[in-house]
Amino acid sequence: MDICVFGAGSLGSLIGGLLADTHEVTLVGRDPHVGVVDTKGLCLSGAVDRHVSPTGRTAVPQAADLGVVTVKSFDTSVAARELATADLDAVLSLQNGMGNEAALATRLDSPVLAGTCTYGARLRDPGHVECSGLGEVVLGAREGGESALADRVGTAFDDGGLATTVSTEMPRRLWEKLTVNAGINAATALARVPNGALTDDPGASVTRRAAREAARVARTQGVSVDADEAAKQAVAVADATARNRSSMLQDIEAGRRTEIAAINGYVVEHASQPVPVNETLTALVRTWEAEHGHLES
Ligand SMILES: NC(=O)C1=CN([C@@H]2O[C@H](COP(=O)(O)OP(=O)(O)OC[C@H]3O[C@@H](n4cnc5c(N)ncnc54)[C@H](OP(=O)(O)O)[C@@H]3O)[C@@H](O)[C@H]2O)C=CC1
Ligand SMILES: CC(C)(CO)C(=O)C(=O)O
Repeated sequence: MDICVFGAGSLGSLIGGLLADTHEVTLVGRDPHVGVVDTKGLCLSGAVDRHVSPTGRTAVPQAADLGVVTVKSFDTSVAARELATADLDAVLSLQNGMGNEAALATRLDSPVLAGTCTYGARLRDPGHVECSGLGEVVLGAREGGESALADRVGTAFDDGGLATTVSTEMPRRLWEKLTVNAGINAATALARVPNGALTDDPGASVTRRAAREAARVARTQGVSVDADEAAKQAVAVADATARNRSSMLQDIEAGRRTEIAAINGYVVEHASQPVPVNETLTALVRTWEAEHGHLES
């Protein structure tokens, strides 16, 4: 399969690198990273030890069988505009946050698959990405149901050695991931703590309440997510990733714009009843962003 990974930073470079021994992979990202990849190859380290040779470019190729989108959620619309110039048989988002697939589908003619990813990745140097944890990819039709296309992409990912599950219930899967991120990311970012700090009160109380609120909003959107189960799952993931610094904590520590709008902000935007914990977390992260020049958020 000819695969174009669009947004080859941390996660995109890891996923593209893992697939590069089995498929024709092009990483579209920024120099110097993609330039080094193109000339010297890509080194995978951490939980995976491998050197692979995908193509590296700064612009989308003319055509590919599959476009995999791994830009941050706030770059999805721009990514869609660039991907629209390519002839793609299918597009798959592996991004966190909600709304990415819809943003892609409204701008692209290609069918858009939804996906979640729990592999951990960190770009260490140009040409070098660290796998900070093995996980799995779950993918499927973005509105749920059976999909021959999803089956084909799932088989290609399986063949490439990625732990992959094809799901007929992607709306629920995406919301379940959102309830976890709503419970963990902003709280760890604001408190400057690793995920494990949220396994006991007082932190766990914030995590549970934010996840419950997100689950209730999911139900108003017609997606059946149990609030109590979501609360338990968010704390369980915080425990399972106790040593992780969440992606939002990493963004804040690096002074980067965060994905708050697609996580807690999305919960607030789609709530028909007050969601005070998500409102507070969103406002505080946005306060930090405003102080650090990310006013566009
Ligand atoms: N890292 C991880 O372990 C995981 C990440 N995720 C999710 O995956 C997504 C990506 O995360 P992550 O890989 O960490 O983020 P990164 O910022 O490391 O990677 C995104 C890359 O895309 C580049 N990019 C953005 N727009 C363009 C463009 N138009 N053309 C070329 N390159 C572009 C960015 O460059 P620039 O910054 O210069 O714009 C950046 O290098 C997020 O939604 C994240 O939440 C999910 C699971 C795990
Ligand atoms: C699950 C969690 C919170 C793991 O750190 C994550 O997805 C993230 O950091 O964005």
